[in-house]
Amino acid sequence: MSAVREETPLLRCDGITVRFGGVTAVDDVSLEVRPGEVVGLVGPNGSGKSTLLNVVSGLVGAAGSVRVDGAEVPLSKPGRITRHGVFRTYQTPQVDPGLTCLENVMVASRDRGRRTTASAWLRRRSMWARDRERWGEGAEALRRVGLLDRAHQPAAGLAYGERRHLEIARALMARPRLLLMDEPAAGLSSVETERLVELLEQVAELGGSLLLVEHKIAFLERLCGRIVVLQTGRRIAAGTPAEVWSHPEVISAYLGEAR
Ligand SMILES: Nc1ncnc2c1ncn2[C@@H]1O[C@H](COP(=O)(O)OP(=O)(O)OP(=O)(O)O)[C@@H](O)[C@H]1O
Repeated sequence: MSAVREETPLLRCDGITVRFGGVTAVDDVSLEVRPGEVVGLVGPNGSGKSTLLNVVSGLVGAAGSVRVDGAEVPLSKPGRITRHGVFRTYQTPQVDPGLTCLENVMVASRDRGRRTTASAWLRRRSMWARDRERWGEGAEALRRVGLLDRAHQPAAGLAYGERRHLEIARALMARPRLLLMDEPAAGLSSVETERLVELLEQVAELGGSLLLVEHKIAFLERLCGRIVVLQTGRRIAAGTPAEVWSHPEVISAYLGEAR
């Protein structure tokens, strides 16, 4: 790999600004996530974290630019960034309660082959083999998150924490290069949070990068090599956990919140 390639961030946001009427939710924020990196995005309530994730995933329009591997991704195009292997989870786990756990995971299965009716007919044997392989991958993703024994049960029967784990199984199935997660540990018990840490470590070991919005600082410190801090839409600090927590503006932002 060349030196230039190593320096190209996987995700790069430059000068992102979002205004909702008179409120500047995100104010000229830049950040990057390098390949294999786990980055935390923190800040007091209303500091613009979710809005920034919404910009990256195309749900909210903004000024500025978003690039993946140096290529500009059009803003305000929901889902467009998934073509670059960037996936998103939400504060409330998004699973389809009417589908089984395995079906929920298979929704994320990407068949990268191009098909026409004629080519499908000619290649049907290899397609069946590929389909079997994909269902096997789905079962493996469920095994990783501890839900294999629930594979054929409707997701409606899962508890909140299990839905979060199912969502991660689906993300694993999509083989994300970068996973954007909005408060993944919110509402989880300490045991479920521990399981989540292990799962996200697996995502990172498989080569995936993570950008995590989270209020649980101990959770972030377990996973993140770097943390970016926002306050009232502005980026006020970035660095290792030790660097940001000793930063005067960060201390004052959090003390202000506690008062
Ligand atoms: N759709 C919207 N319309 C108007 N204002 C909005 C909208 N979405 C967010 N805001 C405002 O933008 C600011 C940033 O909100 P955002 O939800 O991004 O913050 P956050 O850091 O994710 O907060 P929290 O930690 O509480 O989830 C807040 O002042 C919020 O009220």
